Amino acid sequence: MAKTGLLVVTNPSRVARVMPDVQKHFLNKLYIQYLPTRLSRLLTPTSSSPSPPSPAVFSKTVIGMYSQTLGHNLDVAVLLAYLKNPGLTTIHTQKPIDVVFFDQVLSGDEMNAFLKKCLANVTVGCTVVSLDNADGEKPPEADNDERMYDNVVLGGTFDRLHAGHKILLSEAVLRCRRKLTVGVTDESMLKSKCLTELIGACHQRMSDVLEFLQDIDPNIEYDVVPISDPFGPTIVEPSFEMIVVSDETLRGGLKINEIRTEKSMKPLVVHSVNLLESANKQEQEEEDKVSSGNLRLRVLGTRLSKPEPRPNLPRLPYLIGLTGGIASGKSSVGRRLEEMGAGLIDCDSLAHTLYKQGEPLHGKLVEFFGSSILDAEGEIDRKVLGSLVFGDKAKLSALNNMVWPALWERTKTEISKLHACGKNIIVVEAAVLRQAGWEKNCHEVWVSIIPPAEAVRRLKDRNNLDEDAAWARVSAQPPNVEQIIGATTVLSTLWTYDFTQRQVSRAWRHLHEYLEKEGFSQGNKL
Ligand SMILES: CC(=O)SCCNC(=O)CCNC(=O)[C@H](O)C(C)(C)COP(=O)(O)OP(=O)(O)OC[C@H]1O[C@@H](n2cnc3c(N)ncnc32)[C@H](O)[C@@H]1OP(=O)(O)O
Repeated sequence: MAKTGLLVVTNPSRVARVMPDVQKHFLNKLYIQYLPTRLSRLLTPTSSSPSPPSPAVFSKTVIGMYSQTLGHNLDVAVLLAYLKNPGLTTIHTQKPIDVVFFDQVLSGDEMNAFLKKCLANVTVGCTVVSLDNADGEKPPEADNDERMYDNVVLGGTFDRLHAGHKILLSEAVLRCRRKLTVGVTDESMLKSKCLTELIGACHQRMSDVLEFLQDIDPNIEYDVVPISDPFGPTIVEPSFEMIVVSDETLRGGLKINEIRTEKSMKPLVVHSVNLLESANKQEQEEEDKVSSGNLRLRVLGTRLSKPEPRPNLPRLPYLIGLTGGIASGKSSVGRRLEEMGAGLIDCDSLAHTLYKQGEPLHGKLVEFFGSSILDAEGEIDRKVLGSLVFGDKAKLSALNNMVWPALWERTKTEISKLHACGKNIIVVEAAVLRQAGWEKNCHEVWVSIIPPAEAVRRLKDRNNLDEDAAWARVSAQPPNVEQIIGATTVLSTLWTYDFTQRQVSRAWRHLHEYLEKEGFSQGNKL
């Protein structure tokens, strides 16, 4: 069951030290509340509080705490409301807290008093844990820039909200007094991003951003809006005062100011935040910084969703429909799966056998397309047939209607043969599996994707097509975003051969775990 924890920290440099103990509690969300020596004050609030420092001084502390949680696979939110309003006596969280950790040795009475008096949202039976604080290290230096602004703005894609995003958003919240506007890039701005098809829907990313902001400080006004150009509302809204950018988007911030100046609007104060370095690169293909691109890479070869039940199919052989756009590398994925023990049916090659002289389809195709599709030996010349159908929807559809039913019958025969030879997992590799409606004939679908520009490059090399012809072939196919709908596993052959092999091995391992868990093997070797 999902569990939420709260770590109450008095020395922010010790977060990394206590994380292994926190991890033992199998949390999936961790709030962190930094209390600069004020635990006793929260318990016995006094009317006079010393004049609080500007929240901006906590900037480095907050960044430091996020970096210390990297690599722990936890959804972390460092709470800022109390740092911004030291007069508050209660800590509010959106999710109820199941376990509270203190980075100091406290008595049971002290911890329970804190739980009762200071936390607004705890579960029944919430536990308290006092962690050994060992010796303290020096807290990070305070930030010099203490200014705050009524209206702050920032923008980004915010896919799979990670520590880098959270730092950027926290930096904005720490400096914002009244209203924070966040522009979230809509689908039209994502085309050039790595594995763009795996980026979450804009409305989902907007809601994740808002949920995080309301978690860390529910006391300011948030306006989270979709943007379809790099500037969003920054070049039209006069009330904005500060923009928060990362090292990478600094140039964009400066460009915004150029435009504002041209329009006689007050330029924004540009606050730039350093990118966070990745603490645990899992693949050499990953970037050195913490990035959502890295997180998307890690998704390749994992199980994205549970397959839909297929009561129409016997449990074994377990059929995987392997599909993907033209030149997306399905065949190399299929071959690797075969090496690892799967049965493999290459439907494209199987289709070609149905075109041979003597097969019923041979005559049907000649009757429909004419004898110009025949070569000197009377065999169907696929290149000629391809040139007739690709680019002519009606003809392609006629070909498909003639080929697919016969091809599925032949595929079923091949499935039976492979099963009889002991293959309990069989991969049905078919370029247009979905268009043929064959996903219903398979227990699950895996998709291989590459960016369209890479498909064009490969087609020019592999099929000797010119640029226009290659684009025509690629554009005629459904886009990757459509291909991956409902797929349990997505793979990409965009990188090295080795990386593809690692993805396929991972997918094969996860598939076996799933099949064992769901009882598919029933004593049979998978
Ligand atoms: C349901 C299935 O997916 S079965 C497998 C796909 N085959 C079919 O649908 C049968 C109809 N197609 C054919 O017979 C052949 O593609 C022909 C005769 C039109 C052309 O033959 P060839 O020039 O040898 O091309 P080839 O078969 O290698 O196909 C080239 C690309 O066209 C695409 N393609 C193949 N069939 C189709 C189709 N019916 N509709 C749209 N695109 C198709 C594939 O993406 C393939 O690229 P890939 O191998 O990288 O995936």
